[in-house]
Amino acid sequence: MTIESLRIGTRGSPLALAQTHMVRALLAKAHGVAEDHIAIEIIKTTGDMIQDRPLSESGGKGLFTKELDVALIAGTIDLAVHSSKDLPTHLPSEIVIAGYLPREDVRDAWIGRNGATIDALPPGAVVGTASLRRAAQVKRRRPDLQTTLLRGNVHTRLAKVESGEVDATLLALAGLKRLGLADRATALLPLQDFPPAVGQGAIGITARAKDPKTRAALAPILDEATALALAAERAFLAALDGSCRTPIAGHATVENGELSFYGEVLKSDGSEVWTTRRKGRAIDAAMLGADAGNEIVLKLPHGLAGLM
Ligand SMILES: NCc1[nH]cc(CCC(=O)O)c1CC(=O)O
Repeated sequence: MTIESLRIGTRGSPLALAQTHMVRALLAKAHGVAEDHIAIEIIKTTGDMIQDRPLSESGGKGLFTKELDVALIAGTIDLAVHSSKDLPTHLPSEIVIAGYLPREDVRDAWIGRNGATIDALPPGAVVGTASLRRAAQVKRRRPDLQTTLLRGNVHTRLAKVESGEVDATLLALAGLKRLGLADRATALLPLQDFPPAVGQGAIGITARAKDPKTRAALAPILDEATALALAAERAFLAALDGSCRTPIAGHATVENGELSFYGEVLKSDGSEVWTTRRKGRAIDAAMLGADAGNEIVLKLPHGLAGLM
């Protein structure tokens, strides 16, 4: 295999394509080849086709990844680029997360109509989001606001704020930046009140487990600190059963071999929150995250089922 025979698989959304072009540019630079010598294969996923209901109600796991997994296993692509946030807790045994690009800013951006902040919105104002976590975090700060389902890609969601369909929305700053839309954020939400989804801001790359050549080709563009942070966050999510029907936030940072983790689970209406923190050696990332998740499971009055 030469680097020029690598085929990258991706979803076709503008964000997915922007992220895939970042990966391709980094690979081309690391290996000294022209970008257009690395092929990009666009693959439609089930998640791209469901637009009218929350994905949390659409049953299956890996709605944004299944078709890419199939193409990887079949060998029509060699790697796939994902928002880590959309990667399910469990992957098919033939596939691994080869690693992550260095992480972007993990914060949520607030997009308020005419610049209104969350504190300035009048009671009853409508915040649109498809994320149970964001809806619960908004309700926790402002129980008097309404939340409504808002799906579609980033451009669609921004347009719905502009047209007045909703008064505000929240989007990952990372996604806005990659689309050149960071100036559409009217505020950045503080991490203390709006800790991010597990994996937010990190671009993950999957590959076949038994494809050492592709994994070696990827090695120079991957970031170890991000991989350790994500190991903690994903272990936290797995301990909580990885449910996307539960509002969950988890965020780890790694500095000088030390990992700090914060996680929370909320009631959907924001009326209760269970939190946990860990600090420890980064090499123990997965254990720290799992331990934090198990602590929350034990704290929940009726277990995980009680939250749904
Ligand atoms: N579920 C959609 C999704 N998946 C990843 C991102 C943002 C990019 C990232 O977190 O790296 C988004 C959009 C959003 O939440 O605003």
